[in-house]
Amino acid sequence: MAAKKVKIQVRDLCKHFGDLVVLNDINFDIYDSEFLCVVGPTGCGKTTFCNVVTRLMPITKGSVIMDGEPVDFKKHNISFVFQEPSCLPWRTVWDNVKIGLEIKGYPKSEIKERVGNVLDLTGLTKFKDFFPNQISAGMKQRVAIARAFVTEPDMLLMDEPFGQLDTSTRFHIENSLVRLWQKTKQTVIFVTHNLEEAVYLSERILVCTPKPTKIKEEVMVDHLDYPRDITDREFVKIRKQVTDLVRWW
Ligand SMILES: Nc1ncnc2c1ncn2[C@@H]1O[C@H](COP(=O)(O)OP(=O)(O)OP(=O)(O)O)[C@@H](O)[C@H]1O
Repeated sequence: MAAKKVKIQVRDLCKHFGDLVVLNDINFDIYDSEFLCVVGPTGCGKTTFCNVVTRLMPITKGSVIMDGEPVDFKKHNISFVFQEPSCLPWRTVWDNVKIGLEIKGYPKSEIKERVGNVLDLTGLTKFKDFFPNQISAGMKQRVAIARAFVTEPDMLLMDEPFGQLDTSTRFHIENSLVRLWQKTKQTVIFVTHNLEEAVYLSERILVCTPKPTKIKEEVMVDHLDYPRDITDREFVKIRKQVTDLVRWW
C-alpha cells in the first residue's frame, strides 16, 4: 500500500491572548486528501485553531507547514465554511458558487463545468437560479460547501458548519458532504462538538482538552466504510470511545 503523503504539519503551535493561553503546544500532521475532525469542549479554542492554522490570525509560537512551506492564505488556496450563513443575497445559487473561480479569473467554460458538477453533487442543480432568500438554511449551507469545494482548495476548513441545522437536514447534508469529498478527495479539517457527527464523517478524530488546549488523543475511523451506519457495532464502539475521552475532560 502506498505511504500516505503528509500535507500539513502543525508543530508546537501556541496561541495566547494576553495572559490567556488558548492553544498550548499542538502537534499533528494532516495527510493529503484526509477528512480530519477536531472535537473539543465549548470555548477550548476550536475557532482560534482554525484562524491560526490558516494564519488569518498571527500565532504566538510554533509553525504550520503546508506542502513544505509556511502556510500563507495569500499563496495557498484555503477555503472556509462557517456556521453562520454566508451567501451573498444579491447573487443566485449559481452565482454564489462560482464567485471564487470568477475572482481567480478562470475561463468561463471551466467555471460552467466545475459549477455544474459541484451543484449536481450537492443536490442544488434545480435551485441554481434561486436567490438565498428563496431557499432553506440547509440549502444555504450546501451553497457554502459547494462554493468551498469548487475551487479545489489545498485545505478546506469547516467550523461547526451544521451547528444550526435540525437533525434530519444535518443528516442529508452530511451525506452530500461525504459524497463530494469522496469524489474530489480534498483535504478537510472539520471542527465540531457533535461526537456522532465526527464519527460519521471523518477518517480520524483529534480529541482536544479544555484550555489551555492540547490534543488529548487521536481516534482512527478510516476502517469504517462510507456511507456509515450509526447503528453498526463498530460505529457505536468508536462513538463510545470518543464519548469516554470527552467525559474525562
Ligand atoms: N480575539 C480574541 N481576543 C481575546 N480572547 C479571545 C479572542 N478570540 C477568542 N478568545 C478567547 O479564546 C478562547 C477560545 O475561543 P474560541 O472561540 O476559539 O473557542 P471555541 O472552542 O471555538 O468556542 P465554541 O465551542 O463556543 O465555538 C475563549 O476563551 C475566547 O474568549
